[in-house]
This record gives sequence, structure tokens and C-alpha cells, in this order.
Amino acid sequence: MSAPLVSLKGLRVSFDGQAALRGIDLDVAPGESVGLVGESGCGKSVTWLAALGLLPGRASISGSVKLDGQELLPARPQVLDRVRGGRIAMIFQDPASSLNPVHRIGKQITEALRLHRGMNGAEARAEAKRLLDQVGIPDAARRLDAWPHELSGGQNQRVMIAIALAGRPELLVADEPTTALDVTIQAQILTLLQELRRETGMALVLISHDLGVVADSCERVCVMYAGRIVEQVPTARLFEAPAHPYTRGLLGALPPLHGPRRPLSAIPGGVPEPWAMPTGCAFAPRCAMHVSACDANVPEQVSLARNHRAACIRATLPAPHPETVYA
Ligand SMILES: Nc1ncnc2c1ncn2[C@@H]1O[C@H](COP(=O)(O)OP(=O)(O)OP(=O)(O)O)[C@@H](O)[C@H]1O
Repeated sequence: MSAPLVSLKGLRVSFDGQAALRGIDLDVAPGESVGLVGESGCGKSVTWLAALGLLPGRASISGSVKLDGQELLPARPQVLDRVRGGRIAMIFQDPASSLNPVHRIGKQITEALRLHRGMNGAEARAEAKRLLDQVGIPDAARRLDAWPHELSGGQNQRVMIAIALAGRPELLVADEPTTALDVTIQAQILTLLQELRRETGMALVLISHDLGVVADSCERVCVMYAGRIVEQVPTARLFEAPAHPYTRGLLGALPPLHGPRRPLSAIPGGVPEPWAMPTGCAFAPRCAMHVSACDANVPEQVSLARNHRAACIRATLPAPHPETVYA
């Protein structure tokens, strides 16, 4: 991998003494697309909220977050104000709650242009129209004067993406950007994110609980479980050589693209609560490949191939087919 744009090392977060992140190591290279996937509560959002200094004050954060080699922790407001919305932008699941309902669309985009690119007046308005064109809003000049409630959910998400692009980010973190949208619109937004990445050269981190979504959109997939990354794998290898039993379980739960329909295998059990974390591998109680050694220590990531790492002491063993692991 080229020198990372963003590098997270040993990132830990806890709320009121309960660990939400238990040591995240993750690099994002300039221009690459990385999917972050895992069940609800595994720490996908907290990872990036912590990196961007967006967690509430009672969160306790340690470890390292570097942007182009510059350390961002401990969070300093002057530094983060320049980074957030500038070099790194983040969009969220529900555009309706991210947009300000009492300001017109155009004003919200021009504000971002003023803040991050020092534009004013006519210059900002012309650029706001160009950004709305770029994100595929029809009749962009007229839409600048629309209120958020006059646009559909999909159009509002496009507006949020336009605001994110206003600062010409080197990295866009999209946190479940399509979960609140209906299926056809979801596909359009994911396609738009890919197109924008190609046009602008920015890197993309796509957070989703849906392995299918990230595998379709990203070059590399990071699988999270209970506050740790358990596998990092190039998407091309994900389907042919998944290593962690949790990844195999997620793959087994995907509907087949081809061939006869079969029942989906779901992983039995649930994610452990922070106060009841096993001493060894957090996935051990649900794991179809569990042996007693799994309970001794939290497994470190081992390298399996280029850009492919997994935190499982059994990862190098021949694997049962993903569809049969939890069948
Ligand atoms: N502000 C907060 N205060 C206390 N606990 C929090 C806070 N934000 C997140 N958590 C906890 O941190 C853990 C990780 O949450 P996070 O939102 O990152 O999960 P996630 O993987 O993004 O899940 P989802 O897909 O549901 O958004 C959860 O146990 C959650 O309850």
C-alpha cells in the first residue's frame, strides 16, 4: 500500500468505563475505497466519530489517528475544525436530520464553501450549482432555493454529498448512507459515490452492516466484531478465501447471486455486551471452529496474503465452505 492518508493505530474508546473500541488498526490509502462491515454495535461509527473528534466529552479515547503523518489525538479544536468537512468529510444515514430544515439548500452548500474554500457571494452560488449538478440533482439552479422538506430522501442525501464535496475532501466517510432510502435509490447513491471517487480521486470509507453492499462498492473490506477489526481483505479475495469464521458466517448469510435458492445460514447467538466480553476471542462463543485455545488470549491479526490479515488462531487452517459453516 502507498503511504496511508489516514492511519489509525491502537484506537480505543470507552463510555463510562465500558469499552466500545478495543484497539483498531486501520490504514486508508489515498484514493482507495474501504468497506467497514459488521453487526450493529460493533463500533463502525464510533471508529470514525472518534477519529474526527465528534464523540461526546465523556468518551475516553486513546491510541493514534494520523492524517498524512500528522497526529490528530488528543483532539484539538483548531486542528479538527480544519480537518472536518475539509480534508475529511462524513455523511450519515439520515439526511433529514443532518440538513438544517430552516435554511434553503443553496445556503447550506454556500456556507460550507465559505468556511472551507473562502468563497463568497456569486462565486459560492455558482460553485454550489455546479456541485448540485455533479451529484445529479436535476434543475440545479432552481433547487438552490428549495427547502430540505421539498426534496425526496434520496435528493437530500445527494445534497449532503454535495456539502461534503464542498471542502474537496481527500477522504469521504459514508456511514450507512443508504440505509434510510428505498432499494432503487440506494443503488443510485452507491453508484454516485463510486463515480465521485473516480472523478475527484478522493478515498472512500463506506460503513455498512451489509457485506453485499460493501463488497459491491469497495476494493477492500474490513470486518469488525465487538470493537475490533477481525479481518482485512481485498474484495477480490473475500469470496474465494475468507479467513475469519465471522466473515465466513456473514458470507453464508448473503443471498446467492446465482444457482438455486437455499436457506440463509445465520450466525447463532449475539454480540457480547461490553461488560461481558470473553477473555479470549470475542467471537469464540458463537464460532463453529472454536477450540479451547481460542479462550486463552485475544488473537492478534496474522498476515495471510498481500493486504489480507485476520485475527483468528484458526485462520490458516483449511476452511469449510462459507455456506456450510453455520448451516
Ligand atoms: N454516545 C455514546 N454513549 C455511550 N455509548 C455509545 C455512544 N455511542 C456509541 N456507543 C456504544 O458504542 C458501541 C459501538 O457503537 P457504534 O454506533 O459504533 O456501532 P455500529 O457498529 O456503528 O452500529 P450500527 O450499525 O448500529 O450503527 C455500542 O455498544 C454503542 O452502544
